[in-house]
Amino acid sequence: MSEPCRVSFRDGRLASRKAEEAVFSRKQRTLTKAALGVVACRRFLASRWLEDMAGPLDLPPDPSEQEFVACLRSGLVLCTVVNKIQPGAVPKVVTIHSLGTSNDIQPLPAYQYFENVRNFLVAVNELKLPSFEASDLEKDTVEKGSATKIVDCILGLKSYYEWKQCNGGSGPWKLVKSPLVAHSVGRTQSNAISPGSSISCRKLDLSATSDKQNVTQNENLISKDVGIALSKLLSNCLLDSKENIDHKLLDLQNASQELRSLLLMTRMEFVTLRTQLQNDLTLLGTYLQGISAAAIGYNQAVRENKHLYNMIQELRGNIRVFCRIRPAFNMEAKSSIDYTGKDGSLIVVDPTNPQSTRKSFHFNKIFGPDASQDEVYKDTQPLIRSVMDGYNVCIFAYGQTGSGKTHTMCGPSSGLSKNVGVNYMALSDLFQISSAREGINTLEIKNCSANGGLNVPDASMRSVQSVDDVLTLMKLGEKNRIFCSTAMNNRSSRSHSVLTVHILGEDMTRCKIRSCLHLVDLAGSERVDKSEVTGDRLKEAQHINKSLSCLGDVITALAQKNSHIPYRNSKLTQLLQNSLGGRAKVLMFAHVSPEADSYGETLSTLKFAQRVSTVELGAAHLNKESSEVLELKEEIESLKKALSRKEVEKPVPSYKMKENRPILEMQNHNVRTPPRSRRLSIESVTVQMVGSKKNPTDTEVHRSLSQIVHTPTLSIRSSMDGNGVLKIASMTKADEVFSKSPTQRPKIGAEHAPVRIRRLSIEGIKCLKPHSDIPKDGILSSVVSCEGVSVLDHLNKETFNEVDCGNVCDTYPGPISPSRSLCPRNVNMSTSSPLQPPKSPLSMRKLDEMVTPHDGGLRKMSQATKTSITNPSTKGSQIRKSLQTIGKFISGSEKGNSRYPTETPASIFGRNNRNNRSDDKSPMTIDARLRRRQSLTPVQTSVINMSRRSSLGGKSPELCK
Ligand SMILES: Nc1ncnc2c1ncn2[C@@H]1O[C@H](COP(=O)(O)OP(=O)(O)OP(=O)(O)O)[C@@H](O)[C@H]1O
Repeated sequence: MSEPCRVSFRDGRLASRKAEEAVFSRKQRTLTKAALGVVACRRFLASRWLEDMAGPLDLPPDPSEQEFVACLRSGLVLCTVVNKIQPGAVPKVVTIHSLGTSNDIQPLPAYQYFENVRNFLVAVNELKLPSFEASDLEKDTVEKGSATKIVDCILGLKSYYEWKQCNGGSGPWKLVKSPLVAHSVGRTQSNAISPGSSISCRKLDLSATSDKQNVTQNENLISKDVGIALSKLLSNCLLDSKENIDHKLLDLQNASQELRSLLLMTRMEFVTLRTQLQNDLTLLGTYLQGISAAAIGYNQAVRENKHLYNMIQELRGNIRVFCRIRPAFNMEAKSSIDYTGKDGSLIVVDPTNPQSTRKSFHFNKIFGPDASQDEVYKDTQPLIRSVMDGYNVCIFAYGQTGSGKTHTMCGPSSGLSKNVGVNYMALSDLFQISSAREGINTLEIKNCSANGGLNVPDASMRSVQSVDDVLTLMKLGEKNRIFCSTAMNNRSSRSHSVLTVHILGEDMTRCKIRSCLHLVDLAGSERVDKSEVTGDRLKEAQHINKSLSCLGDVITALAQKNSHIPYRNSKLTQLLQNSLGGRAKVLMFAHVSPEADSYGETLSTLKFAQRVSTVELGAAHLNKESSEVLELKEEIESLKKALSRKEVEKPVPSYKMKENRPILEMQNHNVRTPPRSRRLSIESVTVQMVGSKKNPTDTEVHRSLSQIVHTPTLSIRSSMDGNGVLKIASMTKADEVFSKSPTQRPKIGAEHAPVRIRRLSIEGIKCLKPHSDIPKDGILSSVVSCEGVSVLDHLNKETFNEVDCGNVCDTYPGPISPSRSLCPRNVNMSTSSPLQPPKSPLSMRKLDEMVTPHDGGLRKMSQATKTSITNPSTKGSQIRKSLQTIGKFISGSEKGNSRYPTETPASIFGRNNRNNRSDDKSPMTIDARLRRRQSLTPVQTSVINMSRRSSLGGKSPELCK
């Protein structure tokens, strides 16, 4: 049992011994590290001091032991230093120069060093300084710590030197060994001692005796010295680093300060910029709002402007003038076109005369020489489209010969291949629209040359289904057109070409659309001296120029708003009458040649075009009517013709021959002038009564009316304003009549009633019933129109409701009373008041008679339609009834004829008014009766005498008064 105890004790001792040894070795390692650090430090001190004493040694700042030893191997440095401290200590120092020639400097052999080193060691020993072995310097491979003795020796020498410096060499000197030396020594010794003897070594150290106190003192001094040096070094290093750090800190601080101030500035700038930006944004927002408001306003203004412009255009009559300049034949020749603006302005100058002034013109559009056919058509297209909406449109090309009219209208040399003209494009457009819109019937086309009368007898109407059909017809038309070569144009058209397209259609509301498009390529005006034509061509040129000159006259008359427009002076103007004088949309292409020698013609073309652009045609008329009205109108037309035939066939009693002379004259004239296909009638009637009497008597009214009703009429418009002015007028030009100022109005009294006749016609019956309220302007109107359509256009339009009524008497409203309705049934016809209007039955009868030509046929008609009809749906039936009456009248005219001589309107008039004394002075004369009869016939001649202005613009000076 004791054996295991013994083993464990032994093991414990072994373990503790191992632990001790581990601690020792650890300490030893620590010490070694520290000692090595101290040795390196001492070497550094030694080398620095040697350099101070002997000059530069070419040693690195932290020399290794080998470098240090190698530097001292020759003993020269050591001898030099010792001689400096103790002059003459080494009397003879072996140098390189002392051993060889200057030219043969070789490194010293090793034995030569020995003498220097030995002499140094002798000197050191004499000074009792720590020494070393000479062999320590000879070893090539220096072990770690082997240079320690050398370092100790040098530091001892340094200490001696410093002592000598301080004390001047007096007093005892004792070497103070640095503890680092002891450590290094101890370590050197300990290397020889085995690890197992460490405890004994420590015991030896600890058992150091007092006899070594002096040595300890010296060591303390050295260590103190080293400490001081080290601390100095460290403090220097620290100071340097501190300074560096301070500098850097300062720099950093400065930089950071700068950065901070920069940041501050940047921030401030940023804040300022942000504020500025916000302000700018707000301002911008305000500006934008302003701009958008302005833009909206501008757009609105532009829209309004456009609308107003269009309105003005519409009111002015939709006449537009485009000017097209042909490309010059000779591009290098001087052009008379100085400037063309996109706004339609054009400046021309005579290139042959530099002194001449520039002439400026303005049109709706200018097409320069480079303008393509498509561009030209693009601006024409809206007009073409409006044909499909029911407007009549006339497009005509005007200009000097060779200026490009045919090119614009038909295309180059009439070929319809590439640069097709307006005609082709317009027709293909019409067909396109036609196929896009359902319900539009086929187009009817008429291509004619203007060698016939107004109706162009040689022209034929053909129905076409496609553009190809049209092309075929156009080619046919072209065949009939004469072209020839003149000095001005190789292919000069010798006649006007008129291509008329009639469009019949029906819209969604089943209203009929009936419009036509005239595409006119006029023959060019030419100066025969220039065109050098002779014979037939000369005659053609004269005819062309004459008809163009007539066109100019018409345009001038229209521009000056003359009452007489000379349409009849040429066939061309007759042909264009409906377009120029009617309510069509008209476009004129004024063509000019840019050549200098055409300047005169260019100028006259432009002047003519300028004049055309000033023409006011009146608003374009939409040719849209309900199918019923159209049918009825056609029926009326045929009845009118039948009636006219009857009238013409009527035998005239011999005793009336003298009285009826004007009829004969008319008939004679009829032989010369064929009856016009248009309706014939007195154009309008206006009776105005002005005076103190606000309520005219029956007689006065009848007398006035009797003057105007010398022709059967169903178109009367009457009104009475607050001044007691009674106005009766047809709808045509009624606005003109009403717009005349009171001073301009012809005044009539009881005896004398001036009459203005404008236009009345028998085409249908329509009556507009006024509102029961009296309009604010005090003018009350009621209307009976014969046009078969609502003709109450803009005058007092809002004051009327549409009702059917064929009773003209209803048109007279009676005295003005705010509470009184103008409805005919309410008219008080009492004759008690001297100026009171006639009672309705009497007045109606009288008027029936007045409008009845001979036998009261129309009276019957009037009676048939007299029944008050307030339901608009019965309008058609009323018109039908009227027509039946007319029919009866026609069929019974023979009977009426027999009564004619005895029952003249005058007698009827007189009979109807025989209770009134003033009736004796009835102005209805035979002449008036004749005139009335004549007006029922389609013959125009005699009407000229009594109509102030024919429907074609004729004016009778007699009736103008
Ligand atoms: N815009 C144009 N571009 C190219 N060539 C053109 C243009 N206008 C006219 N021309 C050419 O000028 C010549 C004369 O043109 P066009 O026959 O159309 O004149 P016109 O006015 O109809 O003459 P006329 O009155 O004698 O018939 C033709 O050769 C035609 O091709």
